[in-house]
Amino acid sequence: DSLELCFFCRHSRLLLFFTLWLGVIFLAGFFHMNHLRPSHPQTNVMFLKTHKTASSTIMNILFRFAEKHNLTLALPAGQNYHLGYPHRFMAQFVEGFKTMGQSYNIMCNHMRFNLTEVRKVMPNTTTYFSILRNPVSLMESSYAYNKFFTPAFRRSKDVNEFLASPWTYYNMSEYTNNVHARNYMWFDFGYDNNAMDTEDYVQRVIAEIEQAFQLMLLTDYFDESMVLLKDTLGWELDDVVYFKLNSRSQDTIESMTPESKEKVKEWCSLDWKLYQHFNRTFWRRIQETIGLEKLDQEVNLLRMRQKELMELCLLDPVPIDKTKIKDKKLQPFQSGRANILGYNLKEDMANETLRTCLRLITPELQYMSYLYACQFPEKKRKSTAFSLRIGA
Ligand SMILES: Nc1ncnc2c1ncn2[C@@H]1O[C@H](COP(=O)(O)OS(=O)(=O)O)[C@@H](OP(=O)(O)O)[C@H]1O
Repeated sequence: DSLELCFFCRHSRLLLFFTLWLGVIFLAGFFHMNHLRPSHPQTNVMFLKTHKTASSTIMNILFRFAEKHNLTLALPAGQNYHLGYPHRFMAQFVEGFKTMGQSYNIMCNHMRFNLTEVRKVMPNTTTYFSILRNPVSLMESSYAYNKFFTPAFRRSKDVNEFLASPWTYYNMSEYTNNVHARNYMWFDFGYDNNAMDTEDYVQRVIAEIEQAFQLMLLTDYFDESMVLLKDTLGWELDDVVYFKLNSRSQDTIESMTPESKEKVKEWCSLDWKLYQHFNRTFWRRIQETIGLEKLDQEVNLLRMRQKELMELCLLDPVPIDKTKIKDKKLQPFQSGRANILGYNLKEDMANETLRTCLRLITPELQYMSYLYACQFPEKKRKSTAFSLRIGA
């Protein structure tokens, strides 16, 4: 009998251990899946708007979210359209900073990042994120957009000629006028885009950026980025649905030779290393959080919702040339050789649909000017060529 009892004891103990072990695995899985997703939608957000990285599309997402939740934006003061770029950001570049202090919710205009000063404006609970693009396609985009502004670009015939011998056209003494031509992202993050590329320096900068930013998105995987953003901020799918803004007509996209593509990795080696690092961490994060299978499902849901909205809102199924935009107030800002595309809305939409659709296609300058007027009705409106009425 006592032998039987002992046998039972040993097995019941085993059973107990087994049950506990299963419980631990279950809880670990549960916390793993919910690792990133906060229980409430985050409303304090700082987005470093890097150049030519699809950042205007993200800005539109943030503007719509700000309106939906009646949030306060840290907008550029006075008639400015950016937060002091290319100077390093200072808190006083934000409209109302002296009286409003840290009571802003969203900051997303172009700036050259400066964490100490940003912290004076944004609450301590703020989530910081930004976006990086493959430096090869970024260079081509920047060349077209800044062709007549950047001295290094002005002096060369096209992007291939420039990259064949960049030092012929690039003059270090023209410093900030040339930032669009070399390590553009490195500069936007607040660092010296002409710095010597040494292992120690690069690792130190990457560690600093990693410390300041909780999330780094990739232009090249934009929809995957939107899923990760939604999860990190605890937002809804509809909050990150978008129409592509600031895209170019096919005829203003230059084809780069294989040599040019390779050259960018050397000429912009700081950006190349930055991009490579955050490309690795992006996919690691996906694996550690939602996983590839769920990511695919959510990307599909996002694309389906985007298609649905495009059919509801747009006259044409693709972005169109500026000359074809019927409402001139909805023309995007044009620059350099780039022919920046826009949209026409369908006619006779119901009021609520019109409100939604109009916001999705409103170019950044017009949208910002509108929000500035809403937030500071007593101040002089920002003088965009087109002042838009997209109000209630
Ligand atoms: N959703 C999405 N996915 C991928 N790429 C996208 C997306 N939205 C915009 N874009 C491309 O981003 C480029 C414009 O970037 P920005 O809006 O950051 O430009 S700007 O610095 O504010 O002028 C511009 O790139 P280029 O067309 O190569 O110039 C846009 O086409």
